[in-house]
Amino acid sequence: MTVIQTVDLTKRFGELKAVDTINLAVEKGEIYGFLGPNGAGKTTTIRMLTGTLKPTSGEVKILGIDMRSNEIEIKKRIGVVPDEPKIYPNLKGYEFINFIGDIYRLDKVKMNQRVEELCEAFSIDFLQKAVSDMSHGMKQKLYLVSVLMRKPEILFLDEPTVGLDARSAKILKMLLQKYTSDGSTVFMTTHVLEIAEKMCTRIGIIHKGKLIVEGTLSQLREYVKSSQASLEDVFLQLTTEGEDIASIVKEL
Ligand SMILES: Nc1ncnc2c1ncn2[C@@H]1O[C@H](COP(=O)(O)OP(=O)(O)OP(=O)(O)O)[C@@H](O)[C@H]1O
Repeated sequence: MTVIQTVDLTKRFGELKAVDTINLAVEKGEIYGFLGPNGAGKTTTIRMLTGTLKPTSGEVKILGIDMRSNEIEIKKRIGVVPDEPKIYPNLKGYEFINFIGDIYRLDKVKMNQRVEELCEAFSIDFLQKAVSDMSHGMKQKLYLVSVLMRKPEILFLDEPTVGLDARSAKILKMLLQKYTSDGSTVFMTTHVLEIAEKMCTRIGIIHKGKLIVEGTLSQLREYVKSSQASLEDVFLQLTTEGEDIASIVKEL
């Protein structure tokens, strides 16, 4: 079942085509890695897939539902972790969790049990703190809990491991794998190519707004005609247009 689908998805900002006629089809249970250099159009794409930004043209269907016809239904069933989560600074951690639980009308008993499990996994012992007194990593973890506790059918993550310590990043990776084996789907961006290489069932590379290649790692290797290439090799070959990085570094 295709759970994320776009048809000729395009976003213009003035003269700039930040996302240029992208066609995606992500199947249920996949961990899809969306990679690309800075400014390639990853966040803009995620924002259109999750209903926070209107496309200039093209279609978005999530869980078979057209974004234009039923955005609210989609938003209820997905979870989004942006690259810089915004949380009301005056709330305490547990107040934020309860606030989200109320919005989504979660069963309190089940929610508390799930929050407890997640807090244990991520070593969260700071729910009594005000958000304004939390570190970047703490806020990131708090936000993750508030999304994961809802068990959304699709999870969109923009740079999920930035700000997490090594242990939390490892737990998140394992949790996402468990989560998809239970039938959920993950769509994530990352600049950490080792993470994408290890975790993702398929990878799409976006460059200057265009999806330039898509597939499993071995399909990407075939594409660049190099059976031993790492994802980093493939990525750099496709996005640096023959630039010699070693000589750039030498000249610095
Ligand atoms: N609201 C906006 N108004 C104008 N231009 C924008 C806006 N949002 C993004 N852009 C531009 O669109 C392009 C794509 O940006 P986007 O944030 O999607 O890139 P990205 O792939 O997520 O990059 P990064 O890896 O650096 O986070 C960039 O050139 C950016 O400057």
